[in-house]
Amino acid sequence: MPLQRLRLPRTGSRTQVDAPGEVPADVAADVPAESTGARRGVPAATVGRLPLYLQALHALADDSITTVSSQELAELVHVSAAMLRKDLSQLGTYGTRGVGYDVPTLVHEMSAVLGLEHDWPVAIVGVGNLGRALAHYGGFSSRGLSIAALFDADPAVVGTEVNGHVVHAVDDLAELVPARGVRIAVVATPAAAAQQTADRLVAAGITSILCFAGAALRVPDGVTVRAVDLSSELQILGFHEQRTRSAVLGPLRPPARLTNGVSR
Ligand SMILES: NC(=O)c1ccc[n+]([C@@H]2O[C@H](COP(=O)([O-])OP(=O)(O)OC[C@H]3O[C@@H](n4cnc5c(N)ncnc54)[C@H](O)[C@@H]3O)[C@@H](O)[C@H]2O)c1
Repeated sequence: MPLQRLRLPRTGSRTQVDAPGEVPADVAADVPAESTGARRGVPAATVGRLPLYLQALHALADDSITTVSSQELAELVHVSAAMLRKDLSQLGTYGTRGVGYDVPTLVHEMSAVLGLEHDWPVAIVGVGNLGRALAHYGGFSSRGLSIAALFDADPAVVGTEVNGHVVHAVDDLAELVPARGVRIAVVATPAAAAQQTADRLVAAGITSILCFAGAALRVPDGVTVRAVDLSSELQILGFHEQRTRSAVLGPLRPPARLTNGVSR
């Protein structure tokens, strides 16, 4: 089967500044050794690209492809072959000249570094638009993650069921999180409630937080926070759009105004 048939999302674009999967320097510096795979000597930037490689490798395995060259895999994830080879060498994995890399071995190696050979239970706090969408996402299980508990503060939401999971009162978090062995949580509350939520999660034993609330969380040492600010990401795309248009059309000018204040 030709590799081109595989449909993977583009991870880069001509205007993208960072290498695909790059862990920003500030994040990389904050990621504790254990969660970056640094225990095995794998740099954080490499760890940041492993999920992309893994996605491509799973797609190859699904199509019964057992070997892949660095060039082919690099093209699938839109990185240079040199970067890919360097990343794979960090795992201690070297291809066979003329044959390439063994796909199942790579999947195993990368899954081990990313801790995906475990099943990580995840809690979601804030079961509104975003929390519900995440709870419905079917892709977690193939990535070693499973929804273990949902929490919300709204009595109208507590007790309802989302994708087979009962929404618990946030007051039950202190009991349910340790009881279910949860270490990873998603914060999908309004920004104003995010710090209080993080404090509750940390007190309950959570050591990794993915925050969508657009708030800068303060957490003790040993707790990893990754923030996803969707609005900022879109604003960055808007910036690139504007720059591309300016290069083609010249600088954007504000619309001319008529004397009665109506734009022409
Ligand atoms: N929905 C999106 O596409 C989107 C995009 C960008 C950013 N975000 C951010 O993600 C967060 C969630 O967005 P949303 O659209 O799902 O909001 P939402 O208002 O639909 O849901 C928020 C949920 O959090 C619950 N909540 C409030 N305070 C809480 C607390 N102290 N403890 C537990 N639960 C609490 C609310 O009851 C509600 O169910 C927001 O911070 C938002 O800015 C959302």
